[in-house]
Amino acid sequence: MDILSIGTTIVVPIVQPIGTTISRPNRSHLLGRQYVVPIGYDVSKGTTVIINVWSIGRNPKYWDAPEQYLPERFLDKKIDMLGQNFALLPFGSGRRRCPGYNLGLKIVRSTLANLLHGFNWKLPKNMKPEDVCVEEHYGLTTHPKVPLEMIIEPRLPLHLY
Ligand code: HEM
Repeated sequence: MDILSIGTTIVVPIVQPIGTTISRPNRSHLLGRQYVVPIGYDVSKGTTVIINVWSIGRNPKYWDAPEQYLPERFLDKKIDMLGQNFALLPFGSGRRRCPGYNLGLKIVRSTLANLLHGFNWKLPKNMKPEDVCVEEHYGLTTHPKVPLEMIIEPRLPLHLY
């Protein structure tokens, strides 16, 4: 069974459709209560199940060298990011999937393109890319443990900014 349980939060790396309510006559402590069963795990009806997308993204079962920052891994990969491939769920899946995904993708792409087009980017103090700390601060959303410092220089004629 491909399921982790952390404290009282049920974390399901890959989930199948939830909805089957079953009775479990062989388990007396469950009698009289209703349970739904994602991949065989008993969950009391009404419980909020949090899908641990962070853990899915770092699972070597689904990703080669998951701890490495390799954006080029997506170049030859036919993977849907809108909820059909559960290994990659940046916008969630199903009826409550992010309705702003199209705008989100456009904002991220145009912001990144403008920053790269408009500026030269350097690391300070002869730092090398491998010296950059990529540790994370755990939370509801993930932040870098150490702020990234960069030296940026305009690379376009000033009237274009
Ligand atoms: C790259 C940018 C974005 C990312 C990564 C993102 C990601 C997400 C995720 C993971 C969810 C939860 C989906 C689920 O529960 O299955 C969500 C929900 C939502 N997002 Fe986004 N989002 C982005 C941009 C936006 C934008 C630009 C808007 C609006 C203009 C937006 C509006 C919403 C709303 C309203 C929900 C709640 C949907 C619901 O609960 O029915 N998002 N988003």
